Amino acid sequence: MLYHIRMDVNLPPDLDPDERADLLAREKEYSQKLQREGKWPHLWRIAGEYANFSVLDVADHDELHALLSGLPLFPHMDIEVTPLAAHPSKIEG
Ligand SMILES: O=C(O)C[C@H]1C=CC(=O)O1
Repeated sequence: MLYHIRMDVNLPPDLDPDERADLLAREKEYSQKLQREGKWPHLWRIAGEYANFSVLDVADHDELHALLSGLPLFPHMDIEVTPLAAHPSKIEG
């Protein structure tokens, strides 16, 4: 199943710089592993914002929830999920 996700990142301004660097490194590693596994086929920065649009490809709502709640940045994000269904006018390819 495909899901369109918007993630807005809100890191505390007073976060310790070493903790921030560690958090971002772990987030990058986590997201790149999921990209390599084909579960995160699209990851786009929203221009001008600390936010992204993503498409995730997972089995069901439960896998989606597990994947999102495992994000190292999860406690610092607002996440909006839109489930995607097939469009009848879409051509093949
Ligand atoms: O920077 C972000 O948009 C948040 C997050 C999503 C993937 C990743 O590596 O960081």
